[in-house]
Amino acid sequence: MLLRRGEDLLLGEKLTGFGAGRVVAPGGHVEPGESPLAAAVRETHEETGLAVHDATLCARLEFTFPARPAWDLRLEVFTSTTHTGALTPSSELAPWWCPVRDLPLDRMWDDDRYWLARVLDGERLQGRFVYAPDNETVQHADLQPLDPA
Ligand SMILES: Nc1[nH]c(=O)nc2c1ncn2[C@H]1C[C@H](O)[C@@H](COP(=O)(O)OP(=O)(O)OP(=O)(O)O)O1
Repeated sequence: MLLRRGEDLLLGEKLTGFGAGRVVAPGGHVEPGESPLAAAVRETHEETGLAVHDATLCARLEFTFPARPAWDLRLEVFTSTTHTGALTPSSELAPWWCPVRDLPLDRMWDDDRYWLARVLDGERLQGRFVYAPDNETVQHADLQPLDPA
């Protein structure tokens, strides 16, 4: 979930699980029977205490890790400028409002260098990223406008 507040974006240091230590936007797995949007709203609330309103789809991304296929992941990314509640750290995420002009890309997934600024500028994108054998660096990126479907 890319939650905006003026010139800031809600980010957090992931404290547990997949990608622990990296800076990410709040999010997580879709539960059985749940929509990706409902999952993004639920995970944001669980991880940050904030209730997000009026979120819309802004990207559909696929990540593959040929050297570590168990990490392969599909991500639906939503964005919103509206929330209620108070920012509250959780055991999963240490969140803060980060100025969009100062994103900590060195601490984020490498694919974020390709798509995040463009989506924050209002583009809607779909993309595939193949990670190198180090599982840290994007080896191949393919980004296109999001299909209307
Ligand atoms: N390549 C990537 N680029 C990116 O920008 N965010 C990514 C990413 N891979 C994962 N994330 C984000 C999505 C989500 O907000 C967070 C955690 O993803 P996961 O659902 O895989 O983590 P967890 O296994 O901890 O999930 P839950 O157990 O469901 O909370 O990291």
